[in-house]
Amino acid sequence: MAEGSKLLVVARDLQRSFAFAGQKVGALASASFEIASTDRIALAGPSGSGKSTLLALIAGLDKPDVGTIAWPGLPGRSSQPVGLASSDIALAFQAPSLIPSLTVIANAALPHMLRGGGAGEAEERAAAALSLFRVQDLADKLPEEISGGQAQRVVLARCIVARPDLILADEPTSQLDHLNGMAAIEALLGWTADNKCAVVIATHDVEVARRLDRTWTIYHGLLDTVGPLGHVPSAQGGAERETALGNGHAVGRVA
Ligand SMILES: Nc1ncnc2c1ncn2[C@@H]1O[C@H](COP(=O)(O)OP(=O)(O)OP(=O)(O)O)[C@@H](O)[C@H]1O
Repeated sequence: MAEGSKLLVVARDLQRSFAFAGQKVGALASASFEIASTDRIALAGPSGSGKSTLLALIAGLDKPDVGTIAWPGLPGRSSQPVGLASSDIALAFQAPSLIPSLTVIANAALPHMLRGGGAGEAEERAAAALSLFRVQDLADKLPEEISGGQAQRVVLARCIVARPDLILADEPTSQLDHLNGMAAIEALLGWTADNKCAVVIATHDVEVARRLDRTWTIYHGLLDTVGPLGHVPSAQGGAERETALGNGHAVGRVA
């Protein structure tokens, strides 16, 4: 762990499966890891490999069937029951999550209001966050009036408004073109560095992964937190194999 950083999350031997159509679907077979306050982690793996499942467990929105997870550096999370979000973890999930009846700025302001902040300050913070992600001109629009990529940037703005200690983002720029996607990632990373906030980004994008400090790979529910980018453990426990970041594109090792 880097000097001056604190341990936010500790997980050991997490397993999670779901019942679907009378069958047991294994989503996460084995995951042990720690997240420190200075960490900037890419979570890479093919579609269906368990990335979203893992992020939901880290957020405390879901509970493992086996294994333990604790949030020693996140008192807000530790005091919340499983299934409820806490304001020290911010989430940008894949599915649309803006509240349809609220304007963009009201959506972005919400985390600060829920934390007990005043409306004026919440709006100020939201306006600054929307500017950071270059969507300030959309402030008075409703979610149905903006594009998917614009909505993703609003969600990232909403993530930073309550000044969390950890941001979990599930393919947060998947609906943006490459240039705008990278600009959003740069804005996010600049903010997390300035505000001592850890970040885990699930991504299929090699360029996004390269901008982070390390890459976790997940394949068939097996998490590898130490292998270099592009290597994932075999689901059968055999030799490691080269893989893509999830879309079938061969990738090089991150320097
Ligand atoms: N609620 C659920 N009920 C049944 N099966 C589920 C559920 N959630 C996830 N799964 C299954 O668990 C496995 C892992 O899913 P998960 O969404 O974590 O993968 P992912 O790596 O995030 O995929 P993607 O990159 O496509 O978003 C998949 O086989 C999926 O179908």
